[in-house]
Amino acid sequence: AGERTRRSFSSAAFAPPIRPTSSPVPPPSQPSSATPSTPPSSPIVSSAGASTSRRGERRSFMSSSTLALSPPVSSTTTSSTSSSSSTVSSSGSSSPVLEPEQAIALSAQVDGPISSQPSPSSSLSSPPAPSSPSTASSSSPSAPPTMTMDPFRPARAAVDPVVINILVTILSSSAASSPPSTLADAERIANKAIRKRMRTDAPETALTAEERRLIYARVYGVEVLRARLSFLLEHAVAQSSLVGRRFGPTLADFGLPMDASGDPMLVVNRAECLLALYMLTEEVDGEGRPPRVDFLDSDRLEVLGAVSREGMTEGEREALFDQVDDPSERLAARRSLPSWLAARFLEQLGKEGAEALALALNRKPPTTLRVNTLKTSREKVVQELKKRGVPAAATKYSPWGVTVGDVEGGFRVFEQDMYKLGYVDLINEASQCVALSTGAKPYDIVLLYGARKGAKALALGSMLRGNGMIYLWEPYLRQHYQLREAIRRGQAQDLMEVLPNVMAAMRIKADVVLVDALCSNTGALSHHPSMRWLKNETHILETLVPQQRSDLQNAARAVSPGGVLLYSTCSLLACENQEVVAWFESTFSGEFEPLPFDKTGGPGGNCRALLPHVHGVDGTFIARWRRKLGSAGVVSG
Ligand SMILES: C[S@@+](CC[C@H](N)C(=O)[O-])C[C@H]1O[C@@H](n2cnc3c(N)ncnc32)[C@H](O)[C@@H]1O
Repeated sequence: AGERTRRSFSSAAFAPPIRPTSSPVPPPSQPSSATPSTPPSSPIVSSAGASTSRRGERRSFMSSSTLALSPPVSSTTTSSTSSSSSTVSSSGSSSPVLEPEQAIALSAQVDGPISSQPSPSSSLSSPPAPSSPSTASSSSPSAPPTMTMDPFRPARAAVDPVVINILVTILSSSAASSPPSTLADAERIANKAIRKRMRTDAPETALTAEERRLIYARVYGVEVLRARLSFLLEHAVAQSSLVGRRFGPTLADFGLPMDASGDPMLVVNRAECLLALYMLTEEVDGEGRPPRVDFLDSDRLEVLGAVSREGMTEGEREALFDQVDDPSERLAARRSLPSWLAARFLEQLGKEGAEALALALNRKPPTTLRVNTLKTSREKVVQELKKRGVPAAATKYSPWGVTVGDVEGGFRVFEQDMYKLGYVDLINEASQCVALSTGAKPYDIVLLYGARKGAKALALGSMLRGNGMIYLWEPYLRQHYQLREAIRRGQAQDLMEVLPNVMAAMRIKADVVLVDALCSNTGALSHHPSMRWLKNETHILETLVPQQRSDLQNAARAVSPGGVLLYSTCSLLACENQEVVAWFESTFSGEFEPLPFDKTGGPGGNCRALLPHVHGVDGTFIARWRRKLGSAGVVSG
């Protein structure tokens, strides 16, 4: 396990002038042979685009947001992976990881039929229609935009100020110890600025696709590697005789100290230094040299040069981290994690496992689609994407999944006709596995506790094949708009109902209850470059864990005798996973018994962990139980 063959999506046609110092890590691409061919049966609706709603939800809400594929992080730290076959909790218990065959076995009974309904605008449905070139326009790689070259401001010069501006926004928010939402807001603002600039009609100011790719790569890279780069920066400044000679005590000119919140200039300095160090340690140009850094004065360049690729070898740079005595602080600096998280990874996985996990969390994940097998097949989606010039490959564990590779200008999922018509949905592979592990089947009554925007709801919907009922509970009302929109897009109005309050959820009597818990998201850190700096251990222990227990207890009331209860998180922390399971089992063993994932059973056999460094997917935990027949009703008492 662990060592896996990966196919590179990068193509010479899209080769960037600046490339990472190690090969980008494309998504796992081993095609699964797991998709069973099942005989056709009735799809949820009779034809794409036509839906009837008994609840009058047929309003046309089209999302205007776009999701652009960002390039993989340009990191020298992404070159190796190691494996571990289990995740060990702080209490010493181990949770077996999900093997491919097990995921496939879980899913074998639920893969949907291939619809015979043709679609007006796509070759995805059966029987296959000739491909329609007109549908390819939004995603096919276009010729590079013709740009009027301004001799005083060549294209590349436009990139660094934009990156520095974005980093300043992000760094100022975090330096001001603002609540998490503010930092997320900063990134949203930055994204909006990029989009606005891209869409401008003035060709001389519009960003090219290549510039945009570079901006995303650099913002992502600096944010993810912020602690590593800060360590190198502080080392370079501390060792420099020039700093002492020229700058005396004004180390702040280098963006130090770390919490330089008060002075906006210090934040700009810090952003510039971090970006320069990122470029000088993590990127090389076409000839294998670090790119030019145009935005720093020669003194600062000289200081940073000492720790750059030209100033020292990779081994010498790594040796700097070896000098940190405390193992958690060493891992935190080397792999750019908050110290508390590094300490927990070390405690749970040991040195090698924690190192491999941290490396995996520093890689930009692929965009993953779920194919709606009620309407088409995965093979057809892969073919259609390739026809449009979009690299695509089947996922390894989920029989529904397709990973989408890098494409010039980004792959805008929400603008694709195959997305708008409900042939594909955006949901990561591990979340697809969570839905599969419910074993939900036609005519089941299902409760999804924590529905958010409905991605797992739609996956469960395809497992029910249009028959049965899925009740959705989502406490955050602001998510309900997108939840209803997902239901509309999935043409599942007759299959799903959004519940008005938690009491209504607790009154349901369901065959399957999935608690998709609000959690630390530590398994999905790679999706959001700033997320690791927002996490707060005290908040996890004092707020999230008690909430997870009470959500599990509330949801358990809704399980019918003989029914299945599942608890899932996208956390890598034992306190949110194995320890919640231990609490539940010790409290409610009279009513619920573990439901193992394989026949061997045994302790922990009802728990599965998907791990980024082992499976190449988001970290995800799943536990499941069956409600005993004729149980006394303690949980519901
Ligand atoms: C992991 S997300 C769910 C993802 C969703 N199932 C999907 O497929 O996209 C967890 C969800 O649980 C909800 N949630 C559940 N219990 C909650 C609680 N007690 N407080 C706040 N949010 C809660 C959150 O609003 C959030 O939408």
